[in-house]
Amino acid sequence: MIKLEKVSKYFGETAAVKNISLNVAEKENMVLLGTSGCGKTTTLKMINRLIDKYTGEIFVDGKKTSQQNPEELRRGIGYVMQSIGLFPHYTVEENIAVVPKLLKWDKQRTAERTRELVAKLHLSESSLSMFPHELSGGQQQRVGLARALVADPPILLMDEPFGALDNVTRSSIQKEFKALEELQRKTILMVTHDVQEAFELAHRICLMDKGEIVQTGTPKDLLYNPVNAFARQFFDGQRLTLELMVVKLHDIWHQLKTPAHNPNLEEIDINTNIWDTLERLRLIGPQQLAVKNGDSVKEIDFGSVTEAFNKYQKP
Ligand SMILES: Nc1ncnc2c1ncn2[C@@H]1O[C@H](COP(=O)(O)OP(=O)(O)OP(=O)(O)O)[C@@H](O)[C@H]1O
Repeated sequence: MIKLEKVSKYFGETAAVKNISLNVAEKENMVLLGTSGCGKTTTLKMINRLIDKYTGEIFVDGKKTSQQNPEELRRGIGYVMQSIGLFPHYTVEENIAVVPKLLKWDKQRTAERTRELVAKLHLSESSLSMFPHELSGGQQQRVGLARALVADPPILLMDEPFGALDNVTRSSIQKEFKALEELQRKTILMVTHDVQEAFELAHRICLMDKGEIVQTGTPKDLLYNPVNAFARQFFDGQRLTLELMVVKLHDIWHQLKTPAHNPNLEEIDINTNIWDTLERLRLIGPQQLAVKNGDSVKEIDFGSVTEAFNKYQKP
């Protein structure tokens, strides 16, 4: 869906991006991750031609972007900016309606779509007549997302979309974002420097350093099969948390004991990661949960999951 072929971008003498090649598949959520100044934003902005004059070739949906009219190209690509970028003198409703206006939608169509998005993104209808400065950071972020989604573009580019938020708001918006059906059918390329956010949201991560791609792979690939010392050290500070996020119950199935089955237990999906499993077990107190693998059922509690995870890590 998005393809970069040997793309480089120089600002004067500074090489912002050096010879990168990348493929983002349809409906994939790829995260560009890396240290500050490694070229993530430049990469994103070259795709919708907010940055031009690079070498190499970029394709969107099989077509060279360099041969397309930038305005037309951007109609198919929603863009959520790093600093939210709402127009301060426009109301929320007017901010969301910017693209529909360009597309010459009639008032009713714009109003219906705006109301649909406001409901999906948990904004109140009363916020539509407010100005951005009257909203909290989290609400502004939702408006930014509504504005990018309004014309239902198949591609979404997001630059640090949750960057301005405190940890609690950030984590709840990330969860909502992941669950939003409308986003699951989009191809998303997202920039972040937050490792946990990347692991929470990405199908694949593209790790960058000094304008170059170091490694592209699933979160699990990057954690367990780093290609070099940079890739390994990048995750060192948060390794345990990240391992709890990428290892799932089905990975530790063989390490779990098999006690007798209690038919009244609540069930947990075998594809749940260890982090979420422990969180759920913590919330339900001393009770157990049932996990099914085909016809087999095992009962798990906090202790047995921790023990099985440790055995999986150090067989
Ligand atoms: N318009 C510009 N003019 C000159 N240099 C630029 C310009 N935009 C970016 N750069 C330089 O290109 C390099 C890559 O910048 P870029 O913003 O892409 O990095 P980034 O990984 O997104 O960083 P951050 O995480 O801090 O936002 C940096 O050295 C930056 O200083």
